[in-house]
Amino acid sequence: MSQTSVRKDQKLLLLQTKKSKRNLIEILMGSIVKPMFGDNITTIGSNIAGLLFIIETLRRYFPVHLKITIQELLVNAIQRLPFFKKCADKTLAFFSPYAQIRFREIEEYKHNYAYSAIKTYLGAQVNSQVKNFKGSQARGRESLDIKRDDDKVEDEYEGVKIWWEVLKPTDGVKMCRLTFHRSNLEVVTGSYLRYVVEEGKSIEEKKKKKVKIFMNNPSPNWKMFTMNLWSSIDFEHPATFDTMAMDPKKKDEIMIDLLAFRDGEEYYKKIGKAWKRGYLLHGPPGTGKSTMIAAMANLMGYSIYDLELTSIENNWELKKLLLATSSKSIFVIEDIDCSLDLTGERRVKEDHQSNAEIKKEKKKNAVTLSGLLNFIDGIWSACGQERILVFTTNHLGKLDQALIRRGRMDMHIEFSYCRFEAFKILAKNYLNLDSHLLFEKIETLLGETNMTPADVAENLMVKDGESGVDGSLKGLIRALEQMKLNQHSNEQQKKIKYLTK
Ligand SMILES: Nc1ncnc2c1ncn2[C@@H]1O[C@H](COP(=O)(O)OP(=O)(O)OP(=O)(O)O)[C@@H](O)[C@H]1O
Ligand SMILES: [Mg+2]
Repeated sequence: MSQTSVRKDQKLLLLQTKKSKRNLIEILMGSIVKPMFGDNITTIGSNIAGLLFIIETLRRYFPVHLKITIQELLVNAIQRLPFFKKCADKTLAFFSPYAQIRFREIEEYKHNYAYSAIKTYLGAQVNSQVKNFKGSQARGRESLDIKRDDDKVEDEYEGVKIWWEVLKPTDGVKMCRLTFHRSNLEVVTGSYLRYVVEEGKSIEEKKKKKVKIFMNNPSPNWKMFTMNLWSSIDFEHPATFDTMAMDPKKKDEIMIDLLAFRDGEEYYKKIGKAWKRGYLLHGPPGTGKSTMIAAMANLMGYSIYDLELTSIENNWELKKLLLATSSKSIFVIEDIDCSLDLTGERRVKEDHQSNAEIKKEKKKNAVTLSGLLNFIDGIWSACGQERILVFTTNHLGKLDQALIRRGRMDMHIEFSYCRFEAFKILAKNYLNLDSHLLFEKIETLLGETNMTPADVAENLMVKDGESGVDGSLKGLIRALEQMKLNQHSNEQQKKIKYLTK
């Protein structure tokens, strides 16, 4: 058979199919629809015919999307004639460029876990545009849980707009619906929904999990099998990033860094790096380093492992302790410059020993810097789960370069004396003050002195003489003026000493 005759046959078949469809419509109109609906049927019939024409045309251009057959549509249309308007709505929805996905709380008689994660995610979508919130408090908790309370939430993901709607329950089953443009089907059903569910679950997890602080037990106690390597208590430090008195820009930078780390599993996998991050907090005593660790733990919902290096005998014990930590935790070594030195206890021991014995003992017992670094790099890189490492020091200059090199300590955060920006946060925390006539004077004095946030906070709490806000601020001014005087006389004395040398 030649190619032209095949094509002719195909055309003929197509014409016949069209003819038979048209015949079928005429038969249905004449035999079923007309007798049922009388004279007005001509108008309705022509409407249906018009509709079918559109469907047929679209079907030819979008054969995959419109799998439904003409016959099925016709039967559908006829069945729904009394509800023609409803049918028109459905038809419009059918041709709309938007698609929808429904999530019911109960699906096929089973609880749908994605539903609650989505609801949690939607409740957490809070920004400055949101007007409706709802508050609740769980038993035994002091803090109120404030959530967004909107039936409609607009979301954006990788430039794609998504509309969520919490629907009225049907048959007692709660549900929500998401609408998106069909062209974004892949993004929405792929990464976006996975992101929403995971994010919702992680918010739920964080709420469930109580943050704890672990402290290592002295190693001689490990032999008693009732005693674990770490002892823990609930961590209830009230510090948050809001209450941290420091430069707001620096604060934002740290927060963004932490949150990017928390959500960075894919990124760390992609670049082939262990999912861990090191922060070195340095600055004078009382500037907020320990408070920052508490704020970090509260922000991330991570437990703290506070390692006291001086109660560990050797590298082997250190390794055991590191292996016994869990993921999603902050591993802390405070005053790292002092901790890595030999402890006071060991020095006492050494006083009664010969030099050779001391050397031998040191070799056997000492927790070495290289040991610490190797374990942190090695063990934690092998675990594959997220961990944060925080070292603090008052003397950055004393630290070994190996300890603070980039890649090990990813972010160096300097804590300094209290300046005006930090003071404003303390004034808000302690006195609920946004501004005051005395602020200008305090700003000048803070620029001329080196008072730590801890001392400023203490002075704001002192209430001698005049009571209330004025009393606190005046007390601080007196303390700052005294400090300025002391600083000045110290400098004078130094000058005199230098000149008389
Ligand atoms: N930046 C700050 N923001 C808020 N409060 C602070 C800040 N710095 C200090 N404080 C207050 O002072 C107290 C002491 O601060 P913190 O223990 O955090 O200092 P630190 O830098 O860890 O000191 P050290 O080096 O002696 O360990 C805290 O309990 C806190 O109330
Ligand atoms: Mg501290």
